[in-house]
Amino acid sequence: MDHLPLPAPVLSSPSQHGAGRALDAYKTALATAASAAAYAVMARSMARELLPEELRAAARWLAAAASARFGRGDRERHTIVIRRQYDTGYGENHLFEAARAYLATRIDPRAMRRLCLARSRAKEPDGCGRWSTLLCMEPGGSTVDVFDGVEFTWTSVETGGDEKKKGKGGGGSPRESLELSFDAEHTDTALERYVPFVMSTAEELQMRDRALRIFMNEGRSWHGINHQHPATFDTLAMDPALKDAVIADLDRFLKRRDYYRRIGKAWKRGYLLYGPPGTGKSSLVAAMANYLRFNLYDLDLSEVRLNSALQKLLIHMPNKSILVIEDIDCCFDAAASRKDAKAPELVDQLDPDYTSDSSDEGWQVNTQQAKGITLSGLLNFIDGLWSTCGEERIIVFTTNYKERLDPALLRPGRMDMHIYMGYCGWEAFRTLARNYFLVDDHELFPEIQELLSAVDVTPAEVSEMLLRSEDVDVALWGLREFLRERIRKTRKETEKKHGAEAAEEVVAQKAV
Ligand SMILES: Nc1ncnc2c1ncn2[C@@H]1O[C@H](COP(=O)(O)OP(=O)(O)OP(=O)(O)O)[C@@H](O)[C@H]1O
Repeated sequence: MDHLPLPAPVLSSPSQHGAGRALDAYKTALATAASAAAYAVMARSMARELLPEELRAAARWLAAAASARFGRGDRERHTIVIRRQYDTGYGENHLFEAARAYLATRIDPRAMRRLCLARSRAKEPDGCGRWSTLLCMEPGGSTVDVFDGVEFTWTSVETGGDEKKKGKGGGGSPRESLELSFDAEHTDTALERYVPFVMSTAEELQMRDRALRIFMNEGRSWHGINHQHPATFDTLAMDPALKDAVIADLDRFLKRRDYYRRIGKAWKRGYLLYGPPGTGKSSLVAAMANYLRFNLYDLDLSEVRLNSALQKLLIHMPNKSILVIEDIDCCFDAAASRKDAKAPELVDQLDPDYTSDSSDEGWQVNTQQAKGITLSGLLNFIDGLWSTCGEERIIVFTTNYKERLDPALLRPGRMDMHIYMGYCGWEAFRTLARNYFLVDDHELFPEIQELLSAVDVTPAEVSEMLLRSEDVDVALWGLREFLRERIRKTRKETEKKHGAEAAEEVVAQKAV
């Protein structure tokens, strides 16, 4: 250990004596301070080697707590403790998991020398489990989060724990908790705004990370499988303005919980997607599910025999989900013909409480006769009963023939947004070219743009042509030939049709 050299004794006058004494005292103090610093360095390195990490963590936590308590002058501090397990020791406290998930987004790994990586299994609303990895604070670690200008200090704490009792049912494991402390004057902000904010952020994170599932109806229950449809709004080829409008509509819907409550309407939104086959209606539904992180419930009405079964299926759909009924124009024709055949058996299984809505009489099939599934029954559930037992749900109907739909479905207020998925235009083609070849320009683009404006081809057809080769030149050349051929064919058919009409006209005139 180095010491400062001690001053050599000197002879001096009385006045010099005073100044000399002061100088001596200064040098002694300097030497003492230097020794103390050196001892501290030595003590720290000895502690690092001799003390177990747990003790050092506890010391760090005490230091953090002391600085939080005393470093703020006289301001009173309040603390909320969120234990990992309830006092009974049974069952996890979900608040702890939520707070930990939230803090994982707030921790700055560069600012913390020790962090721990935890793997947790979260149970999803549909009962499935999912593993996820989280960055967490070590016991003793602490971080500050600022919300609306107020500082909230989170500290990770571990107490108790007895090695001897571990694994013997004696509660030998240490107890983990998170402590949230703040100035007493901000207690209302903490309880009424900050804690709910933490919880809703954690819920959003869980929604974002969860594996999506698609459920199909079998009898009166839903059966789900993982939904890994790659369609997103980025990959979807459609008119850019319409795409932006759909995204904006979904965003607005998500933010409007309070608004829906205030106006007394159920928090749900209906979309009717219509257009020729292969224009991306199913892809849009998948993109919506991926965007919202909502599970899909694909309802096959031909599998549902009674309104009571439909009711049960709809009631068992959780919040934050999308109900899809494809080809809605065909559903009720099929149901009607099936009901006609099955009417005698069905009468015995009727739901005595169900009464159908007579307002949609013109279109609905004869429910008194068969009492199977009806459009009005479906709309009744969706608008009435279903709305009251859940929220934040999306309903999507798709059809290739909007003109065949019952007016009850098209009535204002029923489906909030009607979205036309049309033939492949220039902007939609550019999206596909970007998806498939990562190109924004090509020498064939001007010609393809011209050809696309002269013919109706679906995005599915264009996708199919682009998939044929991994070489962009070959694929675009093939698409150009395909479009030219389609134009030739269309012209021929038109000429043939005009020729036939002209011939009919000549025959008609002759007859006159
Ligand atoms: N607008 C689009 N954007 C991107 N890909 C599309 C689009 N439309 C169709 N496709 C491609 O064509 C395939 C079939 O499209 P999709 O099933 O979404 O069409 P659809 O309109 O739902 O057809 P249908 O009415 O027959 O159910 C998709 O898997 C996708 O590869």
